[in-house]
Amino acid sequence: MPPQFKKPLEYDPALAQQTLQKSYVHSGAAQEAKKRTFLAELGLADEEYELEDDEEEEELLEDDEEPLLVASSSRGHTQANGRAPLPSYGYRDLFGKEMEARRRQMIDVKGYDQYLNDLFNRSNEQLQALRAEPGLQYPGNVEVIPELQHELRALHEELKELRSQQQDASARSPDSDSDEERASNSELVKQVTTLQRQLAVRDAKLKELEEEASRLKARLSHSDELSSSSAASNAEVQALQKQLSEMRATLQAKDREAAVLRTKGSIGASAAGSAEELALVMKQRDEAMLARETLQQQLSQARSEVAASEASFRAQQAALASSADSGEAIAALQDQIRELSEQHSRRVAELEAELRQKQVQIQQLQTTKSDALAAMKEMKGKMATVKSDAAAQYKNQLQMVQAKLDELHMLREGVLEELVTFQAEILSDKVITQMTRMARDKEISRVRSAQSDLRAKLNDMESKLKDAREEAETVRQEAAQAAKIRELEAAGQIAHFREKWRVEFDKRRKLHNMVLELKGNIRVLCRVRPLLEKERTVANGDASSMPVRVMGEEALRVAAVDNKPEKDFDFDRVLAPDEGQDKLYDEVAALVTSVLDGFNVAIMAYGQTGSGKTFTMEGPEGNPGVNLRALADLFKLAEDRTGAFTTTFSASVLEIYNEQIYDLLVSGAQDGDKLDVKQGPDGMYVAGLKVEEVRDMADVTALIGRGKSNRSTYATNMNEHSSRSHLVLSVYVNSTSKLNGTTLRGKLHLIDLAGSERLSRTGAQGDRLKEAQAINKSLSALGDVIQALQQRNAHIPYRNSKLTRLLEDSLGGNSKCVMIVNVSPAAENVSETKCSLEFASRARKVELGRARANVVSQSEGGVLNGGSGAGVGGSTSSSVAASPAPTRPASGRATPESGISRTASRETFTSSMGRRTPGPSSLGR
Ligand SMILES: Nc1ncnc2c1ncn2[C@@H]1O[C@H](COP(=O)(O)OP(=O)(O)OP(=O)(O)O)[C@@H](O)[C@H]1O
Repeated sequence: MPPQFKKPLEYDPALAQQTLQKSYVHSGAAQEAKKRTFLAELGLADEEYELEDDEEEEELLEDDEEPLLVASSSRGHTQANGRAPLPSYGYRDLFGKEMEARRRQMIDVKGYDQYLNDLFNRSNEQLQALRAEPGLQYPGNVEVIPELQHELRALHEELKELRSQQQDASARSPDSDSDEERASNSELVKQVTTLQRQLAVRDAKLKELEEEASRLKARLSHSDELSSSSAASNAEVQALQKQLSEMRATLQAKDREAAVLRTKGSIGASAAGSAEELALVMKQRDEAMLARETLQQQLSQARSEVAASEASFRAQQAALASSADSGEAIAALQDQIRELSEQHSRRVAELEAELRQKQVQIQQLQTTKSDALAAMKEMKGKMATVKSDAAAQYKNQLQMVQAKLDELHMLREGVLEELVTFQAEILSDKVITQMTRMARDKEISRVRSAQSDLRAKLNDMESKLKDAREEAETVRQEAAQAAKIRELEAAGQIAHFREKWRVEFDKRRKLHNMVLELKGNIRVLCRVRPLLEKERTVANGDASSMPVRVMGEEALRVAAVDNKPEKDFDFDRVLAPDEGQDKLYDEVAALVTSVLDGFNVAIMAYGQTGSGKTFTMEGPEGNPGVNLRALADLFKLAEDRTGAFTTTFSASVLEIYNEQIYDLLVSGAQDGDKLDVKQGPDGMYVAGLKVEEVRDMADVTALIGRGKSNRSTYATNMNEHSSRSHLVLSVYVNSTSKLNGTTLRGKLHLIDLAGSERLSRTGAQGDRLKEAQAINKSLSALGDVIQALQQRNAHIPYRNSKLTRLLEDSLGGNSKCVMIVNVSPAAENVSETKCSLEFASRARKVELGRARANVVSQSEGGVLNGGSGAGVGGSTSSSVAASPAPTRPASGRATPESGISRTASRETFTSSMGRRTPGPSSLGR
């Protein structure tokens, strides 16, 4: 395979060497023969070539240029530098056999001229490529240039051959006679001429190449110069570095000095007062200042040196830049220069950094110096202070001593003067008297002035006091006014709230009464009497510790008793001790007046002995109880409705004692004439009981008075008697409508029951116990009836006692019943109080059913509504018809037989008549 020239740009010296070796090996005699044949074909002599070849080679070599390859006699080459000899080679040796054949072909095709031109161009390209070879950047590879020179020489040889051919041709032409020869000669001449022209062009180009090579050489040498100049720069930099390090050392030394100075400064400060040390410190400070200035000078010098070095380096760089006008070699050199420049810049930067560091150090040194100066200043200040203090102290002491001396002098003088005066005064009584007078006058004037001062003060104080009094008065008045306003406001608010509460309470009460009315409950009122005088003990005195306490209008609380806890009770109304008769009556008024509308009403006072039953029903003189108030109310109402009704009233008074009924309107002994309760057509009545008509309160008062009087005549012990008997005042009311003649028959039992205390408490035994049991049989029976009613038993034991039998038409069916339970607030009665309250609570639960009025129709003459009659002494309805009720019995006992009856005739009646109706609306107050 022939050597490849496809990539001539990648010049590899090793490969070239190899190729040359190979070429040399194969260039044997055959090749030489071929060459000679070829040259012969061209008409060039071999010997001539050989000779001229050597000559030309020598000519081409420059005087100062040592050839790298030297031809030897044995056609081998020896290296001028003494290395192993290389084989000799020529231009033709570079190409193989095939190449030669190709060359020939090319010459045939292109013509020799064109071929040479192409060859030259290619060589030129190769040369250019070689210039761009990276290897050329390294001075060691400059050897390539001689190779190129060698190739050029080869081309030169070829030219020479051509010339000689031309000469030969011209030499031969005169001898040729034939036309063919002449033609061929002229052709040859043309060719030669062309070749000569081409050769001239080639010569010029060769020259250019040579110049280029020499320029390259020059640049290479310049590059060497630059490197040497860079080395010089480096040396400069090193020198600078050295200077800098020296400077650093100096700075460090100065640092150390400064530290020493500092230390000394502190020592100096501590040993304030030593002027020598201060001077020393000052000197050192000056030295330090001097050193600092020197250092600064050195530094600035170093800085200017570095700047100069930089400037020179930059100038060199610029020179380099200006000289580098062509080629990659220059670029390489520029790179090298750039590198150097960068190194320089780095170094300069480092030096600058060091400089900055030094500046910082200097600054620190300056700070330290200023600190030292400040410390010194402080020290000076302290010294001055100490000095001035000492001076002041000394001065003070001096002054004090002087003052003491002066004082002593004065004392001495005074004593002397006094002695003289004294002596003189002793001698003169007159003087003494005068002195005394003067002293007295002085004292008097002093006292006077004090007196006037005191007076002025007193006046001042009095005026102040007056002001204060006035002010206090104003404040007091204002406070009183404010208090009054507050009081009024509070009172107004309280009144307002009370009123509000009252309205709400009344509303609620009304509703409650309506409910009770509908259910027909026994209404229970509780009344707590006040403490009696005899009961007012320490135990009972404290209101908060009272065993019975009213907790509201409907509740009271009883303290724990008999191992039972305290208990709260609720009633339809609870009346506190301070609530009077009017309040109590208000609670029952509506029921009382419903009697006018034909209802049966029973109001009974229940409670232990002394609890206030009689007080409640009868009341003391001037403070009437329910009885009189009820009758007065009834009379008044009857009078109010006289336009519509003709109303008649009759009354009876009886007593049940020991299960015997006594008519208290009948005087004298009644043992043999015992009365009994019976049931008539108009209800229960006491047969033979005297019923008297009452027209006004005077009649009533007289009747009640009579009853009382009769009672006291047969009761041996009135107090005891009254406690063990039930007193019943019954009022019978007939209201006949003037419109239609219907009669409304109402009956009102006002009962003061016997004492409810338990027998065990009375301590009665034997006959007394029997008697007590009999006496209280009615109350037990009342309890049983209430219990039966409460439990809604089918059988209600009314017949068990006279009382219950009498109240049969008031405790059941259609009637209205009010129980007033009276209780004592005293601690000793608390047990009985609790019993009474429990009894009343049970009674409160009894529902009697809705009450109905007793209405007697005029035409029928019987009761239309309600099953109970209205006459105590009345008969059955038939007997009523047969024997009309005594509207106003004269005297004596009322018996059916006697014809005393409340109903005169059967009348029709509508309950809607009258001022107060028995409906719920009449229940409210
Ligand atoms: N609400 C009251 N306000 C003032 N005093 C009262 C009140 N209740 C009772 N008293 C007084 O208490 C005492 C006993 O009252 P009262 O005689 O009415 O009791 P009593 O239960 O009727 O006793 P007895 O069963 O023995 O007839 C009397 O002196 C009476 O004046």
